[in-house]
Amino acid sequence: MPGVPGKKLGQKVDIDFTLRKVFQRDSFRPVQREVVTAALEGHDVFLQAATGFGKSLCFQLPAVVDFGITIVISPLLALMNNQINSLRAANIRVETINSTIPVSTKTAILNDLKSGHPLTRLLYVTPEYCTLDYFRKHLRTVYEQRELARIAIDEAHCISEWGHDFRPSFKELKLFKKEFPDVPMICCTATATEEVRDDIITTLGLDESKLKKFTMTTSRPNLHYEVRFKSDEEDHFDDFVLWLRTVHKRRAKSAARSQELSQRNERARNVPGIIYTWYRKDTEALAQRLQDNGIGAKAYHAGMSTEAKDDHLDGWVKNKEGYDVIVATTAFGMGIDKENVRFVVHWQMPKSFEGYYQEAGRAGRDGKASVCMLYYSREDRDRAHASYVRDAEKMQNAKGASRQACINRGKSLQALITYCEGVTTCRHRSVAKYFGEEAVPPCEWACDWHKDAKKLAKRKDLDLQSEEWIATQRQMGTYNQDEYD
Ligand SMILES: Nc1ncnc2c1ncn2[C@@H]1O[C@H](COP(=O)(O)OP(=O)(O)OP(=O)(O)O)[C@@H](O)[C@H]1O
Repeated sequence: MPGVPGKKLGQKVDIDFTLRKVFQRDSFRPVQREVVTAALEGHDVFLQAATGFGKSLCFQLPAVVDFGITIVISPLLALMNNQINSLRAANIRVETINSTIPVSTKTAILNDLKSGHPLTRLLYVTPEYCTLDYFRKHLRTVYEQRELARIAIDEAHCISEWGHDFRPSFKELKLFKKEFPDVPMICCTATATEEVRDDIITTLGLDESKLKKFTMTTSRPNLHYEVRFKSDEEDHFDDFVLWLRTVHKRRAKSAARSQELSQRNERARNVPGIIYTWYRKDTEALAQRLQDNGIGAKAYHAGMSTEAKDDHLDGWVKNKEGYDVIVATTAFGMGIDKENVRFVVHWQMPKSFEGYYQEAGRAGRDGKASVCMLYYSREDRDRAHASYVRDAEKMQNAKGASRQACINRGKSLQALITYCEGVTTCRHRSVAKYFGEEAVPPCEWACDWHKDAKKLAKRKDLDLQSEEWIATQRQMGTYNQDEYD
């Protein structure tokens, strides 16, 4: 009978040994062990956990200790490449087939796949590739040879039109349970509301009664959330530089701290961070302006040459002098796993609540205190809304799911506006509430509201343009409503 690799159930594998020896980690983070065990026992698994939780390990480790091959489906080459590089550094046999792979390499990988004893432990592919007839034929062969160990879906929220990053091709992944019903699946995401979770499970055809569901808090207590109010009439550059200089001084004041930083190849007077802007041109102008003010900053956007992008990314990852702050469009960050990012600043508000959570979540992956600062103005709010309306108009004739995805993006943007305008509750609580969590997450002065609620309300009154002023300017067409980059 075809099916999943024969051993597994009942066979003892030392996952702690593999964690230490292959993945070079001392211990599992809370719940990782349970997820890995459930996967190894052959269950379908749904894992929702905060950004930086370590979700990839939950399918990578089983892939290493188990027989057979794990197919990993990921939406972006950047995401795949980052995981592939770290797996290869750990001497794990991992491959990818995508548009950048030469035909000869592709053939070699496919030959290995159907060899009866594939050496490849994990194969990374896009959802689009999974739908190709010839790849499915290869998968059937692997399955019939009982070498198809499991299917892992990274960024599983892309399956749902209720999510913020819907990709129609992800819906096609329902083919796996239809064609290979006994091959276990593991789905991972950081951002799913209850609607999204249900939709993923139904679309993939997972059996709820047998599914092991791990829905962890989205809370990241080490992140300090803060909204700073601004208006078109005031340049917030000085506000940011003043903040950064204060952090530099604080770090430099303590000799012990300076020594600790230098041991980690960091410098007290520099703080690694990311600034997100809407426009490509702004990334370069802002990076230059920061440099002119003595702050090591580099731009990063999709229109730059590969050499410049590689140089800026490499310098930043290695904490090189002059490369402390990356000023980027949202294209930057997917798949980048730098542990010591001490701040993420949104120069303008992001496009969606989930986008904000994911981008802010690139800070503090080492668990240390980090700042997530969002500059919000009502003019930007109107621009973001106008951009959404333009998109919605384009989608008017689109089919069901894509249209629904667009409507949901509008809701998500509205939720983010409410978050930014909100001055009466904890930011961590607002984030948790958005993702449908009932428990109140911990926040020990890790948000602007907890730090000083009165001051926050006052800043809002002082620094935001009034709705009356905004309405008048909008009618007069005073401020432009450019598109996003
Ligand atoms: N048990 C562990 N001990 C120490 N570090 C770990 C452990 N598990 C994972 N990590 C590290 O945590 C970091 C984040 O892991 P990973 O990229 O899988 O996060 P994620 O949950 O997918 O987050 P995101 O949704 O933001 O992409 C990586 O550097 C990974 O090596």
